[in-house]
Amino acid sequence: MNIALIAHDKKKDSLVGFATAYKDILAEHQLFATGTTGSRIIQETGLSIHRFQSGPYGGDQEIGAYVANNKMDIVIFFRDPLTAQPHEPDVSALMRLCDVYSVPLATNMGTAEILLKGLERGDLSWRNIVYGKSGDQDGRDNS
Ligand SMILES: O=C(CO)COP(=O)(O)O
Repeated sequence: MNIALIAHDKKKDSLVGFATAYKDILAEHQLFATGTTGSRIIQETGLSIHRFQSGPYGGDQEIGAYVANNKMDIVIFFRDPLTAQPHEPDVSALMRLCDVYSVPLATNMGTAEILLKGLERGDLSWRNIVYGKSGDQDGRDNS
């Protein structure tokens, strides 16, 4: 599965903690992140992560493009609901696309834990059936 990890600045410590706690599960999948979030998680967990641009510089939109092409299976986005973001339209657009494409989106730790536990027990395998086994050559990993 392809998993995106994103956190606004005041939520980065939480996401690093989350990634540390669930490192064993995350390590079995292809991980993607916005720039600064990715750096923090790589630095503190050693996980291998493809980093996009930083969020305010287009990272949310890059992840949105993956969602729109059914190349992202889970989005874990610890948003900060108490701080205005200069790129709020990008944030909203990413969440909107998750709804358009029925991509599981966790915006806080509580939901993220449920998602990863579900992932571990195979609840999301349908995504491989629907999107991953068509034999297309887009580099998508089907694990
Ligand atoms: O702003 C973000 C998401 O909207 C996150 O971007 P960074 O991971 O680069 O801080």
